Amino acid sequence: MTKLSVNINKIATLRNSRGGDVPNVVQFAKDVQRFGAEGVTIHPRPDERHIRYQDARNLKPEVYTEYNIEGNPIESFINLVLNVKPTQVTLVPDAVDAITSNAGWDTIKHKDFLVDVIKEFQNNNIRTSIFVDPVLKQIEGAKETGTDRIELYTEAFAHQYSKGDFEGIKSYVESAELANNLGLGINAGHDLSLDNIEFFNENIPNLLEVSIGHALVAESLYLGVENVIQMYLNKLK
Ligand SMILES: CC(=O)[C@@H](O)[C@H](O)COP(=O)(O)O
Ligand SMILES: NCC(=O)COP(=O)(O)O
Repeated sequence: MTKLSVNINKIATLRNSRGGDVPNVVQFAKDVQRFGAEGVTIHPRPDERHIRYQDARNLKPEVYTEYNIEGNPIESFINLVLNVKPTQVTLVPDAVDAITSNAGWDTIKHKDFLVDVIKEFQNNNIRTSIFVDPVLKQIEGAKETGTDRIELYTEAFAHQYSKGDFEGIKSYVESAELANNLGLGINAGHDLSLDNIEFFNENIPNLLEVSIGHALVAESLYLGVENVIQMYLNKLK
């Protein structure tokens, strides 16, 4: 079964819109785990516009499932992750001014940098994953970095699927098959939703984990958080 990690960035966005502490992100993380989520994901950005570095520290004692911290490995992020020691760090090459993540790593161009930073996390017993587009040479490059896993960047799939084009899955299937052959674990995320998750999960061999935030929170407005988490878990069986 593929694990569901709930990305709680959007809860912090809502909190920050008013200042104060409503909704409380730690309480939300506790609740999603109680409702069945198998992991909690956060993606602190350098401007701390949603999840703050202090949230990452506050969450540590309360996340008893998989704790996944995503972000661009700038110095402050590396120090934060080494200090918090989550289960997994997912490295994402996002620009400071990007509204959201919008590209995977060029694993060939940034190989030396990735090798060094991945080694440092692994030496501290933190599993590593790197965000990649479904491009075979980037998957081969990912293997060369020494990472434990890749996270397939699923925006393109989700966009095509929403238009009724199911062919968009092809590059993901080929990338997953290659990753499996190379011994890389496979995660996936970005714009996954109740609409597309079952199709994606059924088609990707050995999909270990998905991290979902934006759609899950939006769906929860209508259907309720506990119900939505159960609906995802059913589709990920
Ligand atoms: C890495 C990734 O796929 C992103 O979806 C990210 O984790 C979400 O970040 P934002 O909440 O800032 O859009
Ligand atoms: N790694 C992807 C993630 O954590 C959530 O992405 P999204 O569901 O908010 O698009």
